[in-house]
Amino acid sequence: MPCRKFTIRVPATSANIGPGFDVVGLSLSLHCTLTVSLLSHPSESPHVPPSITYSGEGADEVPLDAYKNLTTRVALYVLRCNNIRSFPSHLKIHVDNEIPFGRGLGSSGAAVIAGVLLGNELGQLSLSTERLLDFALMVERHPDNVTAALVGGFVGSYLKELDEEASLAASVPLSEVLPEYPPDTSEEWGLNPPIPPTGIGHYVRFGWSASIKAIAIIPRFELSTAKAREVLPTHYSRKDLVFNLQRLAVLTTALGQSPPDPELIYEAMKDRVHQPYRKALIPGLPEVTSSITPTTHPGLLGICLSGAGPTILALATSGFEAIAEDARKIFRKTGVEIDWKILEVVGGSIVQQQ
Ligand SMILES: Nc1ncnc2c1ncn2[C@@H]1O[C@H](COP(=O)(O)OP(=O)(O)OP(=O)(O)O)[C@@H](O)[C@H]1O
Ligand SMILES: N[C@@H](CCO)C(=O)O
Repeated sequence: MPCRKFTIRVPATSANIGPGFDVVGLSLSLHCTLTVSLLSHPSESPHVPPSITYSGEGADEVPLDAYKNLTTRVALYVLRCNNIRSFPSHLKIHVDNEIPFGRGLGSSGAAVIAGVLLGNELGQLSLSTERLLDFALMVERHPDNVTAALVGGFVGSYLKELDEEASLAASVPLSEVLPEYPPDTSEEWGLNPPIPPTGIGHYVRFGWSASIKAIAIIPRFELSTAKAREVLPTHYSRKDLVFNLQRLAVLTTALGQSPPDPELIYEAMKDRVHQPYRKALIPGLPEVTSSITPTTHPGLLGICLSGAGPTILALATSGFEAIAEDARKIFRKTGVEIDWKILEVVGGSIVQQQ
């Protein structure tokens, strides 16, 4: 049977990099890869619902029902916003995922970007990068992970101030963007999904020194982003905001310089907006970030919480194993076991026809 086949490959991301809370993201060399096939079939044949298979990280917990799975729900949202009411018949998707769930490595951002790209391909919509980002931002409301996952590299982004009508459209509850669809997939659902306003997210890619690698120190427990955001205050002192702004301004250029300056970067990766509040959820966090320094560990540039945690991200040019193994010892004292990986900064998402 003739068949259209394509793959979608989306990288992991680390958000914040210390002071850039909800602002900066870095794409890393772990991927979520979708292999999609669409069998041709006679138009009069009955609708065959999508089938999903899954391997790798999260395989034992991810829903395989296309109306419950985050990636396919996002794809359906994109399709429905473009007047395509349901998945095509005879759709098969295999997901192979290297990005651990709920660890601060952007698994949900990658799943959302994969969904947006899947919807774009299935509907042959040819959406621009900016429009793809609009759809992603209707689901994941902070731009750091999704922007870096889509465009790749070390990226800074902001959400545009929208006019009143567009702000309302962009702030509809997630339950309306990704409603729980009825199990009967043949049904024509009445409600139209909220269409994203145009130009919600804007970004710029910073330089990145090729000598810098990222060590992901990954505790063996999950922490949902939602839970790690609940502990954050709604107001900050001017002192703490200025502390972060000063460091972020320096960091975005310092990580692109060759050779990178450890003294400058170590201080520039400190944060007072999210990490201090998250330490109660991540035993060992303050000890790891304060006792592993460029003086104690030559090659280290800086160390921070990756995204909402619990992963710790160390940026370094050498001495990777000593950094990771010493972090392991500190975590072990708190009863937490870790795994670690040396990751490269990679390009963004790729869709390839086969
Ligand atoms: N490949 C995937 N397919 C379907 N759902 C996924 C996939 N990856 C992640 N998810 C969903 O996203 C949840 C994790 O999202 P969460 O935002 O809590 O953490 P994270 O994205 O890994 O971390 P962070 O946002 O801090 O980088 C998972 O529990 C799962 O429900
Ligand atoms: N900026 C986000 C990243 C997690 O997705 C946070 O720290 O909550």
